[in-house]
Amino acid sequence: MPGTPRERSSSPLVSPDPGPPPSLEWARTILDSIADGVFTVDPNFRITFFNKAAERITGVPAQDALGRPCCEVFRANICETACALRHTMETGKAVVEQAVAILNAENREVPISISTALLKDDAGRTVGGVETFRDLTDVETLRREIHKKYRFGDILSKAPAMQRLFTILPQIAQSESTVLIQGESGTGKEVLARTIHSLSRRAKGPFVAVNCGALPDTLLESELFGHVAGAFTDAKRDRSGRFALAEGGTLFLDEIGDVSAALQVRLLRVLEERVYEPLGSSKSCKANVRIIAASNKDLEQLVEEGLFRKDLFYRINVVKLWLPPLSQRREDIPLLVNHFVDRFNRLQNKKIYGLSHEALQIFMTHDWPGNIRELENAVEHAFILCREGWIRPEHLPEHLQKVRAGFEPPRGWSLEDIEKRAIWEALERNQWKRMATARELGIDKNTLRRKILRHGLDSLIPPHGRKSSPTPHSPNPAP
Ligand SMILES: Nc1ncnc2c1ncn2[C@@H]1O[C@H](COP(=O)(O)OP(=O)(O)OP(=O)(O)O)[C@@H](O)[C@H]1O
Repeated sequence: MPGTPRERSSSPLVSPDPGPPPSLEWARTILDSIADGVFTVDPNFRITFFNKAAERITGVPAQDALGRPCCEVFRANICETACALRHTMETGKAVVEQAVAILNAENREVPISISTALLKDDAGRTVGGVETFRDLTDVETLRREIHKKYRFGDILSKAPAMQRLFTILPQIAQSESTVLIQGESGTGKEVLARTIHSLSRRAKGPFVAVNCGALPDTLLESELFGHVAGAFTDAKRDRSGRFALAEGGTLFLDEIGDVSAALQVRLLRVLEERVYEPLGSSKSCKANVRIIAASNKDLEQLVEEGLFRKDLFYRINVVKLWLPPLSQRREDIPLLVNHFVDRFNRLQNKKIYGLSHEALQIFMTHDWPGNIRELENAVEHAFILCREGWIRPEHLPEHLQKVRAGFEPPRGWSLEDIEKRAIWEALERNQWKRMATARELGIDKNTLRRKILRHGLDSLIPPHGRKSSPTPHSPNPAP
């Protein structure tokens, strides 16, 4: 209970003289002392107040900002199309911590997070709006630093298996050894091959890729080794093959498991003797190329089944690298999504913020049989349907929208994992209100509290409601 003025004045912490009642000047001093930018607008969006932090973040002095339309001062990516203050003034709904970018006085882009509210007079009439904004430059710089740690050339990953790969890649690249990359389709075998080439002593030479699975045998042979005029009916003139085009560089033989038995013999000879003959020619050509082969099939298995030559397998299996499927490195999903969102924003001159909470949940749940290529395509698809703001489930390809219908725990999840996931989802649905969540789950509040602690979900409680809640990609990273 607040004390009477007399009682209060006896406290050593409170001035005996409470002074004049709070005035506009007080409010101004308080607002100028905080680190977040604050400004207010009248109903015509003209700035009526601009605190010191707003001056610092925008680089615009208050005297220049006052009286001007806020869009002129901030030049944010959302000003024209999705003004948050306009949304608040029209709907009465506050916007909380929305990430946007503004241009400061030096025309440099500054990432900020904004929150808005209505301003009303004593009679309850709307007289304008207030926006607070936080400079995210340091947060962004940090985010980039972290990203750098998780990037190797064009390969992004924070998965431990990939991080280990990053540490040995420079040595592998520097050696001249033949490399075999195994991994499901779309896991990044070609990106990895390109990265090895760009780190190698052959980096200035060409990188030539051939998809051995895409061509019939005879065509592939001529594609690889070239031909001389008259070698076959359509061979009107001499034509160089990919081995010749890759001279001094790297030849990437994708889907090598699909090569016919006859061609396997020819490849073995090039690998052993470093010479080959173009089709129809008896003249040998030297092959100064480094071979990187890749396969989404298990070559060892093919050898066992007699479908792939053992001697060729040993020739190409000097250094074997394996790329795990995306379903085994789910921690990479948000990283890859951000990467592709940034890329498509740049390419298409858009300002999509990223995946909404619900869309990210779908991404974290889906099994991604097409791996990173499928994920990239899903983001590209969303860019067609999403004009601005956040990518929502309805912007995703149809097969992903169905993921929403029900959560199927990935293989290998324990009952504990599933319970953690179920509790987290219920908390999300109920905006982290424990009473409502406990009711939905049919358990009492104390049981819920204990389970939250046991599963470590307390560390995910968002500071200001559900908006900023981090999404655990799986309550327990997928085994
Ligand atoms: N770790 C990664 N970081 C960023 N982008 C990646 C990564 N891995 C793959 N990609 C992207 O995913 C797409 C597919 O990669 P890539 O073609 O290298 O896969 P692949 O395993 O060679 O596929 P396939 O077996 O079907 O030939 C490419 O656009 C590539 O840029």
